[in-house]
Amino acid sequence: MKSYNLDGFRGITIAMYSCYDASGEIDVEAARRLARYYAESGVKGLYVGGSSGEGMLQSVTERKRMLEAVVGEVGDELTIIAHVGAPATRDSVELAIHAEKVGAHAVSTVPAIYYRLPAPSVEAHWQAIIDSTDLPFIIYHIPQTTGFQLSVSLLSKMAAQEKVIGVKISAESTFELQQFKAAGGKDFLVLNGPDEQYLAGRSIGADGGIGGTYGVMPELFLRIESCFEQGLLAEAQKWQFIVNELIVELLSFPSLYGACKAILKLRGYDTGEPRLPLLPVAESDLSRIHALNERILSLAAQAKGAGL
Ligand SMILES: CC(=O)N[C@H](C=O)[C@@H](O)[C@H](O)[C@H](O)CO
Ligand SMILES: CC(=O)C(=O)O
Repeated sequence: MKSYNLDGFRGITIAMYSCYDASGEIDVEAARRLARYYAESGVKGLYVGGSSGEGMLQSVTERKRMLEAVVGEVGDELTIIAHVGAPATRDSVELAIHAEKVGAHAVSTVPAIYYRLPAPSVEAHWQAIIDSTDLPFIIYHIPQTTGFQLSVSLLSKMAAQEKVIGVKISAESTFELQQFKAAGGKDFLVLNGPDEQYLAGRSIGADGGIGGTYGVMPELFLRIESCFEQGLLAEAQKWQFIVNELIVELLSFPSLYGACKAILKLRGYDTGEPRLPLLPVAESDLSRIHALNERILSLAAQAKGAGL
């Protein structure tokens, strides 16, 4: 039984994008404005510095600045999860200690990356981070980018610790998600990664999700979640299918985050371009972004009208 209150981690958590100014530096004001926009959308929380947040492309100092901006703006209203994953355990520990100091509600991390590491290395990496703070810890399982296959036995070992409250699963197997839930037990959170499968994940045991496309269409994911909660499965499926058409379109641009950032810019939230090697939207694609944004806005109004 975990002693932490887990309610703030259930439901919809946006994997937040990073905010840069015109010269590519962290833009604190833009980060605050974006966090405020999300707080007003009705979601539960923000995941800062993860894949969508480009944490891996930033220095430790920049990551701290981004987190401070978000916690400073909405830390009293939303659950803030700081992603502290880095190739070097030392950097992750430094980021975790900082996250606790500034008031984040949890830390989360991928396995150590770059080297192909055996499970004992990953375990030692995670343990050092867990031991460095009193914050709850959420494992980030994303084997398609890290190359690390988290076994049920390591997951069970980690989940037995009081501070390890959950796992975010970006692997596409919903069977694996169910197995992790079974291994972690009732009080262990399993958070859906693939946005295209939010409803499938929830149906097979996920407690909520953290997603990289929620940030351009939180209303649509809130609608799926609320239909699911009410047992309106056909309606939930209808919205998941709508969302999936939008995701296919978002993924047709040179980078997902470039497309999301271009959409937010049209809404008055200029978060700059993604950092290289992530590509921005090309000038010639801007009309397609414009049309996609209009489509999302009209669906979001519909979803809201139907009651989030
Ligand atoms: C592989 C990856 O980055 N997955 C993200 C997080 O789990 C998702 O949120 C995707 O960005 C999203 O499902 C679009 O494919
Ligand atoms: C999707 C997610 O959790 C991330 O972008 O880190």
